[in-house]
Amino acid sequence: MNITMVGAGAVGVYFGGRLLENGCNVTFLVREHRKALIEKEGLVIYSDAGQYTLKEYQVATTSQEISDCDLVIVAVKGYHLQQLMPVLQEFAQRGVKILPLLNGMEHIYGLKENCGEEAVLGGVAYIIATLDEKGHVHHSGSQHSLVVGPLHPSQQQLCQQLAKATEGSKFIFKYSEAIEQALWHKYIFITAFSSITTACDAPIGVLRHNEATASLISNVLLEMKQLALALHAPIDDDIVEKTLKTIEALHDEATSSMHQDRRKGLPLEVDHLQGGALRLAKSCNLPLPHLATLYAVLSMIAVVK
Ligand SMILES: NC(=O)C1=CN([C@@H]2O[C@H](COP(=O)(O)OP(=O)(O)OC[C@H]3O[C@@H](n4cnc5c(N)ncnc54)[C@H](OP(=O)(O)O)[C@@H]3O)[C@@H](O)[C@H]2O)C=CC1
Ligand SMILES: CC(C)(CO)C(=O)C(=O)O
Repeated sequence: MNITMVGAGAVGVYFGGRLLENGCNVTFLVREHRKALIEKEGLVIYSDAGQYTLKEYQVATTSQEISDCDLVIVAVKGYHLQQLMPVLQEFAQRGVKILPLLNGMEHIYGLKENCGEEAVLGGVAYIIATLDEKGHVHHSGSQHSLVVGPLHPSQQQLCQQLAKATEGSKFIFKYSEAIEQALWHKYIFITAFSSITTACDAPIGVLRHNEATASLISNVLLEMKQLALALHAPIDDDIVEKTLKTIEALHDEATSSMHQDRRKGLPLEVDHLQGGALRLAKSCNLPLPHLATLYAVLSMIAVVK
């Protein structure tokens, strides 16, 4: 299978690397400075699931360099997606389907609007990974799965082709007929988890044991559930309770990648995740007061360094 991975960051190199290791042809579509670093340092995955030095991959800086492509996987941060829209539209016009692995939901509607209803598949990445200064990926913990499924009936065959191409791979691939639900469930979790850890600059342990912050987590989860219901998303009735159990099971020092980005002084996906939820809520006249307050704090953290 010929796969174009847009973005050679933590998620892109990890899953692109594992697909390559399993026999797929992978082309990384990157910007010039990333191409230069790849040429200097190569691409390596450090992981308890197996270290791997990527071999025989292609690197492109324009879509015109890529002729054979069965699937485009998008692994950039939310704040970089808009500038990639013309490139993704061009792939979609060639009949290539797009699989975004970004956290969030608003971009799914945006991609469908720009690339076509039939062009956009659903995918959720469950992993904790980060890049080092050489552009090599470090995978922490044991979780490394990708759940993919059709958001339109015409995509079933391609999803099954991808499932076949991942058979025997080191990471866990799951084909899901309920991918919209998986996307929403992750979005509900990540919005609450990233908001509270980043705004308070604290890992989850202290936050869930403090009455005020624990109540804030529950309130954001409840608001995200209301948003999903207002948009007729197919979520579980007990999603808030289930997500609280997930949060309860995390170790005390666990934190979100947004909080890690705050600690490193990197840009934050606040407008994409929290801002996206508030815009979707506005479109259905739904107030989300706890999330709106956290968004105000986070958007200041994102700009005041
Ligand atoms: N890391 C994780 O553990 C997880 C992340 N996610 C989600 O996955 C998404 C990606 O995250 P992550 O991999 O961590 O992010 P990274 O910042 O590690 O990687 C994003 C990459 O996108 C590249 N990029 C940006 N713009 C372009 C462009 N125009 N063309 C080509 N490449 C581009 C950047 O390259 P450069 O700026 O160098 O050009 C960067 O290497 C996010 O939405 C995140 O929330 C989901 C689950 C877990
Ligand atoms: C919680 C985690 C690492 C789960 O995959 C995540 O997606 C994030 O923090 O952005």
